[in-house]
Amino acid sequence: MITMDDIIREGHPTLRKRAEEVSLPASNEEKKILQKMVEYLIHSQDEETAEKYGLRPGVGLAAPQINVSKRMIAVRTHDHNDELIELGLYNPKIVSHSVETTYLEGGEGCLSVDRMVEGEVPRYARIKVKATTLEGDEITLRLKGFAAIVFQHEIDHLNGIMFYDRIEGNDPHKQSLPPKEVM
Ligand SMILES: O=CN(O)C[C@@H](CC1CCCC1)C(=O)N1NCCC[C@H]1C(=O)Nc1ccccn1
Ligand code: NI
Repeated sequence: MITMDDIIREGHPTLRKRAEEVSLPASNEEKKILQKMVEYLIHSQDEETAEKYGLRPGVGLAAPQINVSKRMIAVRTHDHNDELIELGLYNPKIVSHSVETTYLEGGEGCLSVDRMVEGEVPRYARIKVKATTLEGDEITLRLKGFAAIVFQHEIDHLNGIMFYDRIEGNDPHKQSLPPKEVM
């Protein structure tokens, strides 16, 4: 089973790589890994099991977080109709999204980040995601609310993006340059 020992933390280079597409049908090895990722979420959301194995509860997990640089994510949360979403997905892709943005009250955390990082993380309010399920079916998901935020957090991991990169004022593209000589 996956435990916290298998989850790499910020500073590990794999978290900053673009993960590779999974060529489908997935290999048995890839299926096994994705199944274990879903199981991590189930175990981590069961109080007794989480306590027993010291698991931090998670509603999502991306393969790079267990040092597997492949485009695979697991999600276990509820949608806006309170229906359970429990999925292992290959090659998830946001195919369209709202202009409107939203954010998680109180900010976001990450199993790969052992510290609190304050600040709102802007996310699209609604997204349409296409992916292939663990079972091999191509699906299209229309998500909003918390589920939409979870999927965006996970898909960011596949592109080497950490949630705090998106907090205002943390623009990763603006390298701090030495002050210009005053003319
Ligand atoms: O990439 C995947 N990860 O890093 C696991 C993260 C993914 C979520 C962070 C924000 C959106 C997706 C995760 O699940 N957590 N982050 C660390 C704290 C525990 C947990 C969490 O936020 N739980 C939660 C939050 C709100 C309501 C219910 N539960
Ligand atoms: Ni994360």
